Amino acid sequence: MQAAMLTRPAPAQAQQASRTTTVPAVLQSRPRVSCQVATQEAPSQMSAAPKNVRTAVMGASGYTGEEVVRLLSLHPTFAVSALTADSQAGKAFSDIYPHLVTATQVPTMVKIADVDWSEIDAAFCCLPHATTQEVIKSLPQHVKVVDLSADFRLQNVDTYREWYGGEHKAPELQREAVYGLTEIYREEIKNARLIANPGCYPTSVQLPLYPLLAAGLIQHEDIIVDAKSGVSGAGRSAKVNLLYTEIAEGINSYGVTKHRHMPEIEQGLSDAAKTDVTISFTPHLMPMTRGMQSTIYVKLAGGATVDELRTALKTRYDAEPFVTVLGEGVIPHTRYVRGSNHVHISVFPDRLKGRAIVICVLDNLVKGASGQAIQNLNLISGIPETTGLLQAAMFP
Ligand SMILES: NC(=O)C1=CN([C@@H]2O[C@H](COP(=O)(O)OP(=O)(O)OC[C@H]3O[C@@H](n4cnc5c(N)ncnc54)[C@H](OP(=O)(O)O)[C@@H]3O)[C@@H](O)[C@H]2O)C=CC1
Ligand SMILES: CC(=O)N[C@@H](CCC(=O)OP(=O)(O)O)C(=O)O
Repeated sequence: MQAAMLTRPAPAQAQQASRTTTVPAVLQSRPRVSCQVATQEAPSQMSAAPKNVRTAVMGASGYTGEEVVRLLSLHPTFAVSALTADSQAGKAFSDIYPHLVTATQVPTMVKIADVDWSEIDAAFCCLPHATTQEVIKSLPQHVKVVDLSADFRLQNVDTYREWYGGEHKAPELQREAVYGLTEIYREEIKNARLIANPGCYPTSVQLPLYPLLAAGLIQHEDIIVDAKSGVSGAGRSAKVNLLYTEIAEGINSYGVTKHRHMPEIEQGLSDAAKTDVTISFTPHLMPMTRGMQSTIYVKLAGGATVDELRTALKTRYDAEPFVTVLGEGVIPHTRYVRGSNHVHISVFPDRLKGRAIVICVLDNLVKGASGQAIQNLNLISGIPETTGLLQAAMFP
């Protein structure tokens, strides 16, 4: 594996010009050629500084892997040092993702077994569900891991068996893993070695509901989630139901009453409410490439008003760079967060007395997957959480 680009010291002049910060935590345990990290505020100087956290992207030929590589092309600290693929191993990354042909420093995709892990500090694991347990178990301890699959998200092994249809193959790692919903579990994430990055639907439901349940402003019963996803949520592999002819000009629900994101969402909401929460959740496949909307119907608790819900969310997320609570009457739209790590939330009074409608939109590939994964690795690494992620949505 080619790692020379990562360990190459920055030209002396550039090192001098770069503003430096403390060494990221992920680097502290290992010897490094350079100890300087450029700050985000100095992009022109930054480009000459070394990217000195060496990352591997496992499953780089898939959509979330691609999105990690795309976002890291603007990241001042994280270098792409290894890319893995399965059926596409041996190919150049730009052969399958020509829009990233300018990312000239990324290595050729190899099989996971061919990665030299002594040259890697951190890994993004963008593999299908149920394939990551043994892979992550086999990695050396010094490698920090953000797993984008669902393999480590459920804390209870019985719940995992029930929803994913098999015994967990690394229960000790399941106990160690920290759930990576950054805005909610930030303190735990900071010290984690293994992050279970949340699912896209669970992110879009938990971010708006967690603070409301924790504050007792909504009832923990009768929560109904009507969720919609772009087709990239299903990954890049060829499937008949994902053909243009099957997707365009129509929508369909799927996983009705049995989608595997239900237990993940309920786990988080139960943590917020400090009691068991059960939801009704129906996802839909939409004829769009990216984007996700969850429209959530809730009952107000203890005489709370819709204005109080909005104020509570605004207060909770006021200092959060990636979560924006919109003003009264403002309708969120997936196109206003497209390609970005931003989440928009809005709260409306329902016509039915005592109820509210909460709408949350995000990009399933960014805050719903790869963006949040980078946000989490930023945190673990002790660099600003927003590093490499501040780009606005792509519009129109
Ligand atoms: N798409 C989304 O919006 C979201 C996805 N996720 C999760 O992220 C993970 C990746 O999703 P996504 O990128 O969409 O999936 P894709 O199907 O697009 O990509 C899967 C990747 O895994 C590789 N792969 C498949 N099987 C194996 C195997 N047995 N061993 C090693 N590598 C393998 C593929 O390689 P190759 O192509 O070479 O065969 C490909 O690189 C999944 O767990 C998914 O649930 C999470 C949140 C949102
Ligand atoms: C449109 C579509 O098929 N979406 C996927 C969810 C996205 C995903 O990959 O699941 P995780 O978030 O759990 O990783 C699904 O419903 O299974």
